[in-house]
Amino acid sequence: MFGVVVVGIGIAGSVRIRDLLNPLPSSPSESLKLQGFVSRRDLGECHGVRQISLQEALQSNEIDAALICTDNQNHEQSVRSFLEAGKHVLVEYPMALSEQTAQELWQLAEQKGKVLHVEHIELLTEEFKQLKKEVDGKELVEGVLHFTGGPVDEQKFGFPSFSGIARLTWLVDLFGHLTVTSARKEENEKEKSSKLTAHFTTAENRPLSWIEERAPGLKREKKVRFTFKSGILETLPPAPRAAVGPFMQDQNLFAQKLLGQVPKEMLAAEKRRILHCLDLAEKIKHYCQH
Ligand SMILES: NC(=O)C1=CN([C@@H]2O[C@H](COP(=O)(O)OP(=O)(O)OC[C@H]3O[C@@H](n4cnc5c(N)ncnc54)[C@H](OP(=O)(O)O)[C@@H]3O)[C@@H](O)[C@H]2O)C=CC1
Ligand SMILES: C=CC1=C(C)/C(=C/c2[nH]c(/C=C3N=C(/C=C4\NC(=O)C(C)=C4C=C)C(C)=C\3CCC(=O)O)c(CCC(=O)O)c2C)NC1=O
Repeated sequence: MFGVVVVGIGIAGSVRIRDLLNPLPSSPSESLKLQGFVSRRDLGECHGVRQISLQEALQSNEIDAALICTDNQNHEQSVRSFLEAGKHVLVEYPMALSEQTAQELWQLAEQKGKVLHVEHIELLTEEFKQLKKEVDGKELVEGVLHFTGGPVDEQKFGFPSFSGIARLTWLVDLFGHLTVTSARKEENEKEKSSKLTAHFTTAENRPLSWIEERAPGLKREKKVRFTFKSGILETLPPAPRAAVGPFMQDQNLFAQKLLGQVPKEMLAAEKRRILHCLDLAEKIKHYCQH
């Protein structure tokens, strides 16, 4: 059994508590035992689970792992504190707001001999699994991924190439190693709207673009237009309802890592992908600022 604590009770943190209280029978998650949660606010309890102080969470012998569900700006500090205290860590994406920090955190985890797992539920949805099947084996000519959504606070969630890392991760998982060729960000502070446009080339030198557009009232949505040698894909393929939600799938994967059931090669491939995406996010930010 691994005692766990949830840190940060927003949308993600609440879902984590719900899922930890309801593990699927005979799934790896059954080896996780929720011992409490930490919040910077005074919440008392949540779903019947008690709030504990950060100090107690770091020091308790009953807590083996922390699930960091705070705003992105806070990830580095929280991940560092729990690793230093000798706890395993699950952190919601993006793991950090710079590639350098991510490297340091991984080094720390290795030094401490602890699992550092980064949630990437965007790869676990039925929507993505169908898209991946559709793209598999096709030769790309050019492509665009266009995301829209409501405004996010950049102070708390970081530059849009980091808060939108899920879109980068889609492109990298579908098309492999990318190179940023240019990027720009348009912004209207008064209207709380922003639009990031980034251009890439694939290893085969094919052009790809990513647009991350946010404004009040914009629906959370992803649109694709991928041109392949064999034809054009203009809509996301229909996806069946998932039997198990993406956060629960991710929780099972974390538990499998704690149990030592995930092959080294898979861990190394994940780490390479995560660092490559953060490196791209950093380069995009640099292009936009210079
Ligand atoms: N929502 C989702 O579907 C997904 C989220 N993520 C990631 O999870 C992390 C958290 O995102 P999400 O939960 O959506 O963000 P929220 O804005 O809902 O919560 C972020 C943090 O803000 C604090 N907070 C929450 N509600 C309030 C409030 N009413 N007043 C003041 N503070 C509040 C909480 O910290 P505290 O309890 O310490 O006050 C919470 O951890 C991010 O890294 C995000 O990228 C990743 C995949 C999916
Ligand atoms: C309803 C309001 C709603 C909010 C405020 C919301 C926030 C939200 N959803 C996210 C991703 C995500 N959110 C979900 C799924 C959900 N997340 C949920 O809160 C719910 C109810 C689902 C439904 C199953 C998924 C699968 C991702 C991964 C990225 C993606 O595929 O879009 C993220 C991480 C950053 C990002 O990738 O943009 C945030 C902050 N999602 C929402 O749906």
